[in-house]
Amino acid sequence: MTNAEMAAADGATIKSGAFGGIVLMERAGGAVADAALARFAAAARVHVLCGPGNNGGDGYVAARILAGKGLSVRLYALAPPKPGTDAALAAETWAGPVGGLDAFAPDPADLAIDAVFGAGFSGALPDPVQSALARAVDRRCPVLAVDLPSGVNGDTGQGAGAVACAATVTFYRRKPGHLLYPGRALCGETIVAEIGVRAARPTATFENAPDLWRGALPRPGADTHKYARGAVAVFSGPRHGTGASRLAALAAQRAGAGAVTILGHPNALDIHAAHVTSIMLRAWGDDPMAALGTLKGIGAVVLGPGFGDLPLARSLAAAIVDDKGPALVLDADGITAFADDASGLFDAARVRDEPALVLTPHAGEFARLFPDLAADAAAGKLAMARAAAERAGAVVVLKGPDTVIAAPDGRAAVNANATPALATAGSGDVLAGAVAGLAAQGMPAFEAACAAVWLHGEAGRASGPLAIAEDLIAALPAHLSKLV
Ligand SMILES: NC(=O)C1=CN([C@@H]2O[C@H](COP(=O)(O)OP(=O)(O)OC[C@H]3O[C@@H](n4cnc5c(N)ncnc54)[C@H](OP(=O)(O)O)[C@@H]3O)[C@@H](O)[C@H]2O)[C@@H](O)CC1
Ligand SMILES: Nc1ncnc2c1ncn2[C@@H]1O[C@H](COP(=O)(O)OP(=O)(O)O)[C@@H](O)[C@H]1O
Ligand SMILES: [K+]
Repeated sequence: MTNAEMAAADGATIKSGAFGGIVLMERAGGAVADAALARFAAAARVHVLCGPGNNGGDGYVAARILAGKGLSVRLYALAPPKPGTDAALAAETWAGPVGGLDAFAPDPADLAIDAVFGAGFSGALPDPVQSALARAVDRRCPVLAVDLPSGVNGDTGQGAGAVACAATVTFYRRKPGHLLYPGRALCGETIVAEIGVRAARPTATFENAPDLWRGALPRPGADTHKYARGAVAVFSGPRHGTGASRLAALAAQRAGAGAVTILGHPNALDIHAAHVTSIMLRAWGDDPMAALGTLKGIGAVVLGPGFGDLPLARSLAAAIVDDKGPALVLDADGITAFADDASGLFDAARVRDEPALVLTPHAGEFARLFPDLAADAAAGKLAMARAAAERAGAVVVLKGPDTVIAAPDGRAAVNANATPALATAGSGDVLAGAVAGLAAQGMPAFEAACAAVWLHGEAGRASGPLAIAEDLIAALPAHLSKLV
């Protein structure tokens, strides 16, 4: 849930009359105390750092509970809570002394509970907070964060001055900032505490996991045939640039597509012919688009991996994207081809009710296609991908260690299972092929993209830290077949 979605859920829960905000705060502080006792019961002292808002309120509650359990608790406040707030009520229940943050002097055997800022924080961490957190790091004192490490923005994961915590206790649902970097790396172990919040309405933000798309996975009927199981066309690069398209074609097959064809110049097909067996090859002469037209029942096309010829990529993509044609996965050179002007492509893509264009940029390609969105880095990766998807009428897969998949209707998922093993040449080509393989089998573009990104991540994990792109392809089916 984004901060706004969480605030709405919080407000709806309180408005429903089941219990007031102070009850939620008691439960939240209780969950923090539980986490501290479960993981740091042997701490010599517990230092609780409290901010002026509700995050601080949770800190006062946790401090009171931990002191009641016999721990040695000290509490420091950046500023007192505003009168009349739940946090002020919580602070009244803390009977011990309240020091300033400058009095915080941790030891390695202690625990620090960071309840300075949570969901309500924006901007730059005030100096006294930065220096207190830095002291915890310098003195090797583990930090348990309440909701978020202070300074991390819950919507973007950005957080200048925030420090790495041993663990973070958040409430009801994880926020994008727990999954997007650098926030993800700063949270440590993330514990989600159910505190009785009930969402009023469905939300549009997800962690990418099978629950989100499992129901849309292709399950071929007994009467299927190879074309009904999904036909994919992949445009090849030139003679000395065929590998990327071959990786995409193989990945499309391993994602279950029944018939995969590589389209290319005859020179390039000679090279492919020496490598592939069950993949079909179709030569283009002067007119690659006409060659595509001769293929039967194509459900998805991959254009861009290793393609090389930017003007040709541009004209092919423009010809493929229309009101009824196959899905198009546009990657690599296919994206770069539209760096100067993508408005015509986007206008054509937006005609479809269900998106049929999937863009799979890494950060550099994204900046070429959406320079204005990329320039506003403070908006964060989630907002950037959402805005791009809406503008393009396309599913946007903004790749990286925390890949975001966004649909034009506002849905967006943050992926969390990727490992650095995926940072290997050709890995993106495999992903593009897997998206096309699933889309050709009739999976809607957003679900197909989410599923492919997740399967790609699992394939990376299963293939170990030294995986190469070929290994990822081989590892795809095991994870897919477990889900269907
Ligand atoms: N949602 C839930 O279900 C539940 C939520 N709960 C808890 O509530 C937390 C959210 O509380 P919150 O909204 O009061 O925000 P919080 O993070 O305490 O910060 C706000 C304070 O910080 C200040 N401030 C902000 N930026 C600043 C800056 N740059 N520099 C300096 N000051 C700055 C800001 O000042 P202001 O902007 O108002 O002047 C205000 O005083 C959430 O993380 C969770 O822990 C649980 O109790 C129960 C269930
Ligand atoms: N550090 C990382 N951790 C996890 N996944 C990564 C990391 N770096 C890259 N990836 C993933 O690896 C793939 C690389 O794609 P791309 O940059 O297009 O590479 P290529 O063009 O060589 O195929 C993407 O799916 C991306 O999300
Ligand atoms: K915090």
